[in-house]
Amino acid sequence: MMSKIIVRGGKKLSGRVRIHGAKNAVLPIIAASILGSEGESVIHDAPPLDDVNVINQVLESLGIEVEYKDESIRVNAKHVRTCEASYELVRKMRASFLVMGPLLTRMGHARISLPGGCAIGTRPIDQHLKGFEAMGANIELGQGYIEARVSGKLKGAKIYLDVASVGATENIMMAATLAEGTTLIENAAKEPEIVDLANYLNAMGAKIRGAGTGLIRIDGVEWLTGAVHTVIPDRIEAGTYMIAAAITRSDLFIEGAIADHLRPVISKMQEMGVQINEDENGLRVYADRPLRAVDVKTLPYPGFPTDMQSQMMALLLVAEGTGIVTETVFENRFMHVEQMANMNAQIKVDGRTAVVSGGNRLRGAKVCASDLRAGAALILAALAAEGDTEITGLHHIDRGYVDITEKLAQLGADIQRVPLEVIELEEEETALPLFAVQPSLA
Ligand SMILES: CC(=O)N[C@H]1[C@@H](OP(=O)(O)OP(=O)(O)OC[C@H]2O[C@@H](n3ccc(=O)[nH]c3=O)[C@H](O)[C@@H]2O)O[C@H](CO)[C@@H](O)[C@@H]1O
Ligand SMILES: C=C(OP(=O)(O)O)C(=O)O
Repeated sequence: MMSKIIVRGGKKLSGRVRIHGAKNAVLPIIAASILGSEGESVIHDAPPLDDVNVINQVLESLGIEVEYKDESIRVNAKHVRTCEASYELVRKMRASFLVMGPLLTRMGHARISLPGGCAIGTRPIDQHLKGFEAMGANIELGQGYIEARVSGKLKGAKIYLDVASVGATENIMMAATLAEGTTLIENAAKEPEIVDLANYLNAMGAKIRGAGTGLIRIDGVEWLTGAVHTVIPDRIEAGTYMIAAAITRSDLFIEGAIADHLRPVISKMQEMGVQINEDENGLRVYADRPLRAVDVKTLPYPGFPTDMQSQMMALLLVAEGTGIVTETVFENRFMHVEQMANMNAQIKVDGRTAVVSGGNRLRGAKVCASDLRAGAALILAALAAEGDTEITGLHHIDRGYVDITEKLAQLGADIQRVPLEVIELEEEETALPLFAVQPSLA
């Protein structure tokens, strides 16, 4: 049912919040489970999110058995019935494209709907395709689908990525596991989710070294089997709750957060005056003094994550002074700015840079989430605002946050989720762009 979140700002939070498994790790891991032609995979700590349901449906549409219960997914990929992922499913989530590498290398063929761009940018897939081609695949484009074929096996190759793309690194790494010979990925992305995927693939029998560095080496093997794996905690969910603590001047324990995955977020928040204690079970985050503005530039890992940019901007709104936020990863990831302005925020955007003036009293307003992290940032701003904020566009937030309303309410926030009224339903339908605007290759 379509609904909205209502937040009455100004409440202090306290207590512990449990961080779920990482969305951006579990999605490629589920795609990789296609590679297990013998035995079953069991993937633990799979967060109950809309995106996880979508990728599970993609696997089921390929004829693979998937059972999802109590945050564990059991996959039996012995039989693959078809190598085609439909527009209906890929349209719902770009990450569905990650099934291309596994299908191509195991079955020699994959036909996947072109993933569109989305609100945050055009998001081409040229680097994925460049990798498959270098391994000997023939790629054809037609009727909104990308079809890749190889006669015999893929061949190991040296692939230099023009941009350190997370998705391209994952897709190529998966394809290379069953290729003949050795693949080297140069300028590979180094995100923790890539290391998690490599650990799972190695547990399946793959031979991958160097994941987490800019040079990944994959020695192809004959076949892979299912494996048991536990997904890493979600560093972006953790970072979002860290900001919830700071923005409300509260004291929270973020259970399960891995400090090493959050270095840039921890450093920037400390620079602002937020206190952070590292513990082996998580992070204690508290803010007991005025916060200072800082400048933030998003970069591939280990730089500051683009997926935390909008939440950090929310925090800058309550700091003293002016902070400059530069978004270098996606070309259009400032959609939250206009919505924040409705809440009395002062932000000026010029291209990839936003100048954020802190110290203005935030006021509750009706706002709409344009994408996942924009939605999270609006909830955070609402926690610190005077009066009521109503947030719509919740399907974006549901892609990536498990029970965010319940978790925040349990920490003491005045927040609830209620059904949309008829008139609001009509407004929501004509509001902001949803997804899959323009398919693009380059
Ligand atoms: C499911 C998942 O894990 N999503 C994450 C993943 O997305 P995703 O894997 O899509 O992001 P990429 O790292 O591929 O994209 C980074 C940049 O590279 C560009 N690019 C990418 C591929 C390509 O073939 N050509 C190209 O030019 C993109 O347009 C973008 O500007 O990493 C992003 C960057 O950390 C995160 O924001 C997303 O949350
Ligand atoms: C942009 C994100 O996800 P996706 O790549 O799935 O759109 C995100 O997790 O913030």
